Amino acid sequence: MSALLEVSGVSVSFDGFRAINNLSFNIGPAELRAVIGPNGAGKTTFMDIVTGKTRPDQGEVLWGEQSRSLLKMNEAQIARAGIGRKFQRPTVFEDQSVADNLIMALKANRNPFAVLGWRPSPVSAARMAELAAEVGLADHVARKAGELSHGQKQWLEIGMLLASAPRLLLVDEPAAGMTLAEREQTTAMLCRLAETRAVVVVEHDMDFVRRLNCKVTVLHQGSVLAEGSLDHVTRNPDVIEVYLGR
Ligand SMILES: Nc1ncnc2c1ncn2[C@@H]1O[C@H](COP(=O)(O)OP(=O)(O)OP(=O)(O)O)[C@@H](O)[C@H]1O
Repeated sequence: MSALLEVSGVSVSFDGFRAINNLSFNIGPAELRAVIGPNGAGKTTFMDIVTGKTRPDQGEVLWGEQSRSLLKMNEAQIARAGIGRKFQRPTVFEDQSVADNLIMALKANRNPFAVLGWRPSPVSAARMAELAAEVGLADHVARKAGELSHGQKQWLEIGMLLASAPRLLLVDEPAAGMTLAEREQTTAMLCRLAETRAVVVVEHDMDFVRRLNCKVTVLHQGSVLAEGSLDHVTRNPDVIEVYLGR
């Protein structure tokens, strides 16, 4: 299986401090991957590099079948190339309905400049309903986003990201602030989404990571410390020392 995303030999320093240090790893085209590691390990910086927010000093980040360099693209081009990022805090339009939030995302995806005067077509209404169903909000499309629970807002934002049909979704700490039931639904959703696209989840909650039941990459000091199943990495003495045993 060839990689969808290939990070090789990437380093980045901030004021002389190496936040990412010769980082290399690959993500497959339909893969669920959890990225864990102690505070300051470089997880956010890794996502910043992949999405074009931070430029590395060294290394290469290659994307897709044609191995295009993401380092030659800006943030908007990377998003259009198929990389979506879900930040920790949900950013939905609280005064708008779930349906309108999703429709806005579909509209923005079509043409970022055509925001005004756009009317949903039957096709986009059907697509909106599909997106709502995909993220478990089929019964909530008429509700204002501001009335949703924290977990439902997170799902709505995932639905909005799906509007642009990303091939890779980067998801930052989805479990934070969710109820147990919401976490369980989120795990199921992420597993389902990863059947047809790559999903990378940065998460501290080990119970959540266990439920994802996927390959885990442990970062430490900007490099891969261990990789494999959760059982494999949690038995690794280095991982125990720097992350689990504290
Ligand atoms: N813009 C910046 N300027 C200076 N230092 C930075 C900058 N961004 C990140 N760092 C430093 O780089 C290191 C890696 O940070 P990063 O946020 O990527 O870690 P993280 O694994 O996401 O941590 P956390 O789990 O706490 O979110 C940290 O020591 C951080 O202080």
